Amino acid sequence: MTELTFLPGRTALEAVGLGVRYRRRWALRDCSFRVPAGRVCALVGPNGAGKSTLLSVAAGLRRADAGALSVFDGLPADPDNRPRVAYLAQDKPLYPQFTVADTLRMGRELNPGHWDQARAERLIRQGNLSLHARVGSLSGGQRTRVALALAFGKRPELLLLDEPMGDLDPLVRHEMTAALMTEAAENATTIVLASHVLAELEGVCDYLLLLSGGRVRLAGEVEDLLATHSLVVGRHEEAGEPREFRDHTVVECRVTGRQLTALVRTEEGPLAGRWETSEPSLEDLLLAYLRSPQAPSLLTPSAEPRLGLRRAV
Ligand SMILES: Nc1ncnc2c1ncn2[C@@H]1O[C@H](COP(=O)(O)OP(=O)(O)OP(=O)(O)O)[C@@H](O)[C@H]1O
Repeated sequence: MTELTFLPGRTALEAVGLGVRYRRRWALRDCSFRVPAGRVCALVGPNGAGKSTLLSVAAGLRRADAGALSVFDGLPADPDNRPRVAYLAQDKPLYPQFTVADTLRMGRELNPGHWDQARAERLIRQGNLSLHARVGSLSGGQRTRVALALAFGKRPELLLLDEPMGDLDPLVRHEMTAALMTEAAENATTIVLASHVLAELEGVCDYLLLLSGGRVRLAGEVEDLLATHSLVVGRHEEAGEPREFRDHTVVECRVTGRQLTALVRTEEGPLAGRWETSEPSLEDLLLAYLRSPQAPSLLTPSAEPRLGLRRAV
């Protein structure tokens, strides 16, 4: 645990007007948000939303074409930041001819002074993998375990994971999720976890970044984002949107027969009338925003970028 980890208000990632384009097409456009240090942040969004692009900029592998993204208040490619950040890309590049032990040795040599062999080996042992096995002979899920062991062994302050669990069986996924949670709790590591598996995120992530079409739609503490929305159910008895909804921001409103289901923001106070309301699940919240591209974006106060970033641009 580093001395700085629990300083209040420390920032792991901060974007101001971030834009990234491939040729003429913008993959990220005008993205502004902040992820405080020590959070486990879910990075979600449909295919092509810009999640991998954002992670590659944060890992210092791509440059911003507009605005900026800072990592611990510095530039992502800053040599000071390199040892603090571990990035696990979707394709998890590993050398197939290396054994698991060779791979960990490479991790140790690339990370002098801050490599935790015991931590990396523990993850390997938990999967009953032999240190002498060749990486090329392992299954996709086993290779994922080796890649995660490399990332954990680095003892990063920021762990960037691009859909790391896609090829793991449910038991191993559960175990890896627990390992991630332990990592975050014991070492106050900030984790940004891109995933399409919403069930994998609920109860694991305490922070959320929802992207769609290269823009930020939601950012902030999961708990606060859920608490500022209501799932509304009731009988639909009048044409058009119910009049009680007029003073609220309606993210989504769907009518099936006589049944109305809506997701409504509650900053303006409780909803009047005969409606049954409850707090949405994370899945309800995400799906409603994804189905409603016109719904305004929402950032909780802790996700608003601070002025400090402008110095790093
Ligand atoms: N190397 C590239 N060359 C050209 N366009 C690219 C490249 N990489 C990504 N893009 C485009 O940038 C946009 C964002 O892609 P990105 O891979 O960041 O999305 P994603 O949210 O990670 O998607 P997925 O969930 O499918 O992995 C997409 O429109 C994609 O086609």
